[in-house]
Amino acid sequence: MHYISTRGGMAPQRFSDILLGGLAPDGGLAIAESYPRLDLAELQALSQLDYRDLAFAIIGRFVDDIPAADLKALIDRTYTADVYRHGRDPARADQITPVVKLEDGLYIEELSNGPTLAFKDMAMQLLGNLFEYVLAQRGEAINIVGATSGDTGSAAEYAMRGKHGVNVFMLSPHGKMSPFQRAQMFSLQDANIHNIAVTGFFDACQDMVKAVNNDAAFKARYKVGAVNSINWGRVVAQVVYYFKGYFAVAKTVGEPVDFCVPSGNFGNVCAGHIARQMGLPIRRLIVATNENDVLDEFFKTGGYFPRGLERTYETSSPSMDITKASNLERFVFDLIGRDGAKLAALWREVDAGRGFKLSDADFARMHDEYGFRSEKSSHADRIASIREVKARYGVEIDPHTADGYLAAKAHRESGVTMVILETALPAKFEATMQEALGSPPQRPHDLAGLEDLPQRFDVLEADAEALKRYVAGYLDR
Ligand SMILES: Cc1ncc(COP(=O)(O)O)c(C=O)c1O
Ligand SMILES: N[C@@H](CCOP(=O)(O)O)C(=O)O
Repeated sequence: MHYISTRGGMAPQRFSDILLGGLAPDGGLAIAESYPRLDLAELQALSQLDYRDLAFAIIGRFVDDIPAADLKALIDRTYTADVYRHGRDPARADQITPVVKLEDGLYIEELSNGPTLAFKDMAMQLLGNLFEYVLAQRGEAINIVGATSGDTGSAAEYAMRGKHGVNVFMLSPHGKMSPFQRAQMFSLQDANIHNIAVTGFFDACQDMVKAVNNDAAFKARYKVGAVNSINWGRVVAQVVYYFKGYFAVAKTVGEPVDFCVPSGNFGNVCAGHIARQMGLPIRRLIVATNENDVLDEFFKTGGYFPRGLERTYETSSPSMDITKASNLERFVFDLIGRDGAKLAALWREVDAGRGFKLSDADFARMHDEYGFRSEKSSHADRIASIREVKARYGVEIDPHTADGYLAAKAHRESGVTMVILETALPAKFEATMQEALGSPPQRPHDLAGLEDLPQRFDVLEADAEALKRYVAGYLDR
């Protein structure tokens, strides 16, 4: 399996190279040269596997430069009941992503049972182990420069803390994460973890990360790598749980199932798109947004117009406060026939602060051929959804999953099973849960008093040159 760039300017590379490489040298995103296709008999065989074997069967199709036995060992070490132990039913922890039935035909797939209580742990724990393995094989080190709106940061830091040959420089929007998210990251005292609070939103942080990656000399000198869903390794690990969720709810392998995905940077639902391209019988992929509804606008009008600072809002599903969705680039690459030059032209418009509108034919194909739909939520919707799910089903969901619930309700069709992906646990968003339900959410015992721990972080302006000075200043010491 080889990987190319969405913008057409990268010689084909192997998995381990793009794992360490982050952004492609032409500013695009690495993507598989083609998607492996599974037939019904293969799907039926996969439906019998546990999470670890399924992950090996799926990820193994994308990774052919790590010996199979080593890849299997890394996957087996990652997906254990001990790592993913924070779910509603501890007896089902070994399922890794258990599903909860709300009612006939409506399910939640738990993806947030890992160490930092968000779906990011699903891929990030594996990424940490893959980095360690590949770096040791090559005798190299890596300096990760990442951006977070609240969950990628902690997931990456928990996965990389103390890892030999790895430094993490993580940018987050100053003052905009929940107190729990902030404490999860800023309380880490490991020498290889560096938290940088940026004055701005997540989009500014991600732009800084991309600017650093686009400086080839800096990137080479300081061995810069990525943990955001820029990194293909993140996305491919997320493909697995679509298969697992599908097999858990489908009465027969082959029947169509819809997935509803709380979305921001488009990494999660991009993984669903890839699972669908591989032949998993997903009928619709429903993209749920909050008030930062640039993706909802895209799927309803075909116009992709990322917003500036003045039209980005601080919401009660803060991890989705994103208006420039990095991974949309991978989907649009597929949609427009994998034409790198055409994609590069579209993204020149995006990078210039303008945007683009799809042709009528591509807009129609996005719905008819690729099955995308979308919906957006407000704060009031979110609160109402949290209350409704608790009252009707006795289940507590976090504000992001609540955005998914509203979108799922809007697009549900009788006779088709719907799976809502749970992207975080309520414990991370205490104030909103308190407002909705009148009591604070439960939190795991090992995270009691998290906000009282001493915190360590630096503040930077949203300026890529300042970030380069910061990183170089530390690494050149
Ligand atoms: C809790 C939560 N929900 C949803 C999202 C959106 O996921 P994606 O960026 O993959 O679209 C994020 C962050 O990205 C998140 O942290
Ligand atoms: N919501 C994310 C934003 C970054 O997304 P990623 O999947 O590209 O890492 C976060 O919590 O940081």
